[in-house]
Amino acid sequence: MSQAQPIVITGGARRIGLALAQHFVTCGQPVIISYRTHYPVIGELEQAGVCCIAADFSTDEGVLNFARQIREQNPAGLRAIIHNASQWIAEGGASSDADVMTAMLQIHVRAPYLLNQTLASIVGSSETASGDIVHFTDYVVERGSDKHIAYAASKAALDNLTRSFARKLAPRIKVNAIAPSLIMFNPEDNASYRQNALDKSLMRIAPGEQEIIHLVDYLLSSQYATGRTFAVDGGRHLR
Ligand SMILES: NC(=O)C1=CN([C@@H]2O[C@H](COP(=O)(O)OP(=O)(O)OC[C@H]3O[C@@H](n4cnc5c(N)ncnc54)[C@H](OP(=O)(O)O)[C@@H]3O)[C@@H](O)[C@H]2O)C=CC1
Ligand SMILES: Nc1nc2c(c(=O)[nH]1)N=C([C@H](O)[C@@H](O)CO)CN2
Repeated sequence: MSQAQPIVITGGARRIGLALAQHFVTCGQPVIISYRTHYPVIGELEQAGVCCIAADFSTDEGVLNFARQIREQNPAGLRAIIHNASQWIAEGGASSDADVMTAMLQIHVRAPYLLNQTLASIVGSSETASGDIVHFTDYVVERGSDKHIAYAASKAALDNLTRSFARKLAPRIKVNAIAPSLIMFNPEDNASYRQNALDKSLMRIAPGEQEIIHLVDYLLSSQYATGRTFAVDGGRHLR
């Protein structure tokens, strides 16, 4: 029996990307992840058969080098690409506004764009809906953000790439976006931040990675959904 085509998850060594990688491994689905920081979990993933490729997408060279390795190591092609890699940088920190915008456009626009352009030809097969690309955007694409201006704008560009690539790659490949609001906190989030964030949605929870896993499974099982953004935001738009 021919080996199933692997799913590529960018930024797959922590939090949502890691949960997705572990989920697919449990399902017997081959997985390739990119990682930037070599967390201890990388060893466990490799033991479980995950192909872990070091890649820093902060330069086009890093992006294209990752794509080259993917093409060289996977002549039979890919089942899907999940563009999870991201940085959530606010204005007013150590970096200048110009550097924040550059970094946000690099990781959320240039990296997905270049990876899709260089890898789409090996995603899926000749069959309709045999391949998938998933972009992780954000609820703030709808509303903007006064604290993460460049981040929101870059995710809005990624949202638009969803429709462009859906038009270009149909019917062989479906291209969709997932637009989360609060899914999981960061360790440094204090109690007042956490309560304030919970109060922004109708559901008032941080649902965790499983919420995203369920939706990714649906998108990959669909024969029809493409060019759409799927909100996972607890009804935040109705608050
Ligand atoms: N968590 C949440 O509540 C929400 C998440 N989202 C979106 O969901 C996705 C996953 O979120 P989450 O798991 O919290 O993301 P994290 O910010 O925790 O992790 C993102 C991953 O991307 C990697 N990464 C960042 N910059 C680069 C780079 N330049 N090159 C290569 N890899 C890089 C990180 O590597 P490293 O660990 O080495 O830095 C990390 O593994 C993201 O796209 C995010 O924007 C949207 C709304 C809410
Ligand atoms: N790359 C990341 N993007 C985002 C994160 C994160 O931790 N990493 N977190 C959020 C927040 O949860 C926000 O949705 C609610 O405060 C947004 N994006």
